[in-house]
Amino acid sequence: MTAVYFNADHPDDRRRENLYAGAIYVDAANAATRAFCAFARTLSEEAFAPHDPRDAQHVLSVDEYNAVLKDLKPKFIHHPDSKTLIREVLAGAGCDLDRTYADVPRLRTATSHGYLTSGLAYAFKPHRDTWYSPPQCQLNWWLPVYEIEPGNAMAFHPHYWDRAIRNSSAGFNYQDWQTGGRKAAHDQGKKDTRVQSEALEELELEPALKLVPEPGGLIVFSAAHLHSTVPNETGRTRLSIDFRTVHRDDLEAGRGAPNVDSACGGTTTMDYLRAADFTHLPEELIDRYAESRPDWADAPAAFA
Ligand SMILES: O=C(O)CCC(=O)C(=O)O
Ligand SMILES: [Fe+2]
Repeated sequence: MTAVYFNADHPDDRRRENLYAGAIYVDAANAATRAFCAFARTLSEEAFAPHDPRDAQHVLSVDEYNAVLKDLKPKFIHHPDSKTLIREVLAGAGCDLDRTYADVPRLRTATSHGYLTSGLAYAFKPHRDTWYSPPQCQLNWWLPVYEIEPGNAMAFHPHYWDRAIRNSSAGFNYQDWQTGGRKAAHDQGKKDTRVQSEALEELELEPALKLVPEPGGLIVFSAAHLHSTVPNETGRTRLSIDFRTVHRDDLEAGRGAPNVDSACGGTTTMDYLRAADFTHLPEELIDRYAESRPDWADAPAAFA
């Protein structure tokens, strides 16, 4: 059973506890999330000008479109305002800024009718983010930049919350992935042979839960939830922001969602920055997750 809480005024401790049990939180837009969307709109509209970012796919060639994304995406991710906008969103959601750490935000462009389904506009197949080396307490925050509809939203497949899926996460290591990626980029023309985490069995994707918040409305969910990009046939590109958080108390205590099937190596813990001052987690804590993988120690051998 998956509980979906709307505009719940829960203290963060209670919210995280519910999220680790599979609940999903949906919040109305507020001043902070609207500011974040306005920022994403400004950058996107500048980048695609004179076209509307939602319709540019109908006028630009795939190469032209990719050239725009190649600049726009890193600009959004690494813009100094992005970090402070995340801080405001977390403050607005009642998070303790001294104990909450966030990674950099992504700007997703889910194009329509398979215009772009790989590379910079990857349509995410059903996955758990926990197949990609985060701690089990990672939470995902997701907000649409413009209006969306079920046909260009994100889908949850909550019946897999406590159901193991045969997957290739045992071959995935975040550190190797990063090193391998840099190497592939360096050795131009060389094929990228990195192992991607994915399901190795056919999945039952229905019933799927498609949440449709207003622009700037927030969806918060555990990284352990199976979710996917809805194949977009609406005729318009969906733009959305997502970022991830961890709470230091939960990292220290080893709390988080149950691990039903992830067996990946490495850790993403060095990527999160404290919302209050953008400092990293203590090295000792990062090492603990890099070396001992406490959350994954009992990952089912069947998935190795
Ligand atoms: O935006 C999407 O369709 C997928 C996003 C996603 O996988 C995530 O935020 O973890
Ligand atoms: Fe994801």
